[in-house]
Amino acid sequence: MADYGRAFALWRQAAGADWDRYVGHDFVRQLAAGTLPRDSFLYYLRQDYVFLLHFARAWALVMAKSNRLPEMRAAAGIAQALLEEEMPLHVGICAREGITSDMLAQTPESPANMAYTRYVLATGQSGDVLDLLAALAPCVLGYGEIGRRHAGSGGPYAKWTATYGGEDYQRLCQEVGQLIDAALEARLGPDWPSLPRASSLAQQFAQATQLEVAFWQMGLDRT
Ligand SMILES: Cc1ncc(C[n+]2csc(CCO)c2C)c(N)n1
Repeated sequence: MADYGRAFALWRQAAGADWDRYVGHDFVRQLAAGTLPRDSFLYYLRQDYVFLLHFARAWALVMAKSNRLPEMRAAAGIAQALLEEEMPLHVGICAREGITSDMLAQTPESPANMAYTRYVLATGQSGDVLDLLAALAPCVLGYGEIGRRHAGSGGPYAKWTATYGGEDYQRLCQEVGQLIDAALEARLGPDWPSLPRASSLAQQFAQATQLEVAFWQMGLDRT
């Protein structure tokens, strides 16, 4: 298991079978094996472009809600990287398949996509920075775990697994894990796992994990 910190280890365990359904989803297995239909991958990528737009907003909301400079810097950096690096990566792959950036921008949002992004944004609006980080963690760290598991896979999607299994992304996951642990300790103290609040945070992590499962299924079914 990937070591992305204490909160992740606790939340991941609490999410139980849902976590395994997320990181071991058929979409991921077929992606790693190279057998995923190209249309499913492209459907996923088009939805993911819209997804990333909302996730950049969510990280900007982390920055807006935070009163700690290291968190503000990290959140602003992730929002910036999403807009300037990850989204253009999707644009590049889609362009080679004849999907223009105009077409990408006009992608009608699927229900699973909408449910996930609005869940995270609403959790962030009504809650505090810890609620928001708990809802954001499965996205960042789940892809880290998937990347590590499948790094070195060949086939048409080798670049995808290499990106998330690669050193840079793994370092980001370590940093985000440390950021979450420090955020929790600064606000709730080192014994935070024994507080009543711990269960609602684990619940938010588990909810976002279920929405990741639905997102993979959307890609597979192209719905
Ligand atoms: C459905 C879905 N879930 C997770 C990711 C991965 N991801 C989303 S934002 C980000 C950077 C840091 O937040 C990463 C790695 C994705 N692309 N699509």
